[in-house]
Amino acid sequence: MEYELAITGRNPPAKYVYTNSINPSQDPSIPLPLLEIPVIDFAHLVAPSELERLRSALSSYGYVMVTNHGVESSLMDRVRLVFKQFLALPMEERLKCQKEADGFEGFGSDMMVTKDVPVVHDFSARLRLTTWPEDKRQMKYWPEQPHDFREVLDEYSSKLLVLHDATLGAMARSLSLDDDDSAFLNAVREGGSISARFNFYPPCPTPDRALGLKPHSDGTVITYLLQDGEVEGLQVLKDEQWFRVPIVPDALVLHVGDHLEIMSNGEFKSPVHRVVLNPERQRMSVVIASFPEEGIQIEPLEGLVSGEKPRLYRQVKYSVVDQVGYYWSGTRVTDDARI
Ligand SMILES: O=C(O)CCC(=O)C(=O)O
Ligand SMILES: [Fe+2]
Repeated sequence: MEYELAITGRNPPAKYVYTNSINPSQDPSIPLPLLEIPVIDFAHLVAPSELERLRSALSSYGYVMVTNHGVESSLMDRVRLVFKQFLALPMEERLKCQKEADGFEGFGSDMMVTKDVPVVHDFSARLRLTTWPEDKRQMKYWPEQPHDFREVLDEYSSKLLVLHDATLGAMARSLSLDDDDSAFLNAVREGGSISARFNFYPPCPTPDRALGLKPHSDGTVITYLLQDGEVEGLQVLKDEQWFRVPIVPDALVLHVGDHLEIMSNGEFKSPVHRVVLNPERQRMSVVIASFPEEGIQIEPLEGLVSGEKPRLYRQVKYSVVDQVGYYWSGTRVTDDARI
């Protein structure tokens, strides 16, 4: 695969290269500021004050660091380890999980949908796997090596499923949705799915001319990010300025997805973020994200629309292919849906 060339320290091929520096207004010798990211203690989310902190963070920025989330740090380490071991396998072993050109699952670069528009590609590769519901798993893409990969992912994703449902409940409570904790859950649960994205970013000798992931918001409901324990790279846009997201090894970064922004009638914001590359070191991250059912209509929950809070978004049909299109063209479903 092409990105493997980069591991040898070569410059990325032309299709990955931005002609302008990715930070034109920024002196590259001055590092970007570190983000002060609100920390939410999940064990205390029953307390009204912690719920209010959650609501306030998601309304202003759309992301929080979650601690006490119920996933042991040893399991998080094992998730990072099995992916590192997978990446270190001989190419022919990794190719067994290779994504088909027009498919979504498996290992490789993302599917391309806007063939006519010249776009710069992301200098990264991903292993995408649907983890829930179990009958949607496509086991042929699940690595058989390392031998415990499947077991570790299964364990991690079931823990995240519990956290996901609890988070949607807490989010509904934080908006006083008529004391109905399951309002968000009911809107997406049936037919919805959860998938894992194992992201790999090679080192890049010209980090001001290539990106691991271009600026985007997530076309998800909720995204949980397990970051690399050592190498930074994630940045978020806040008040039109890029900030570095700090590494907190045992915490998970939670992002509001575009569909949750729509369902919350804009109460929660889906943040724009990107991944920059490191000149010497490779980086990885593991994302667990939830998605609505293909074809369902997403719209603001009734309980969040009122005389004082008019409806901000029209109904939009969820489609994976549309989401990929938004990503490549640098647009967002939230902009399309805005009234
Ligand atoms: O690698 C990261 O830290 C972020 C990954 C990300 O934004 C994504 O997978 O959508
Ligand atoms: Fe993302």
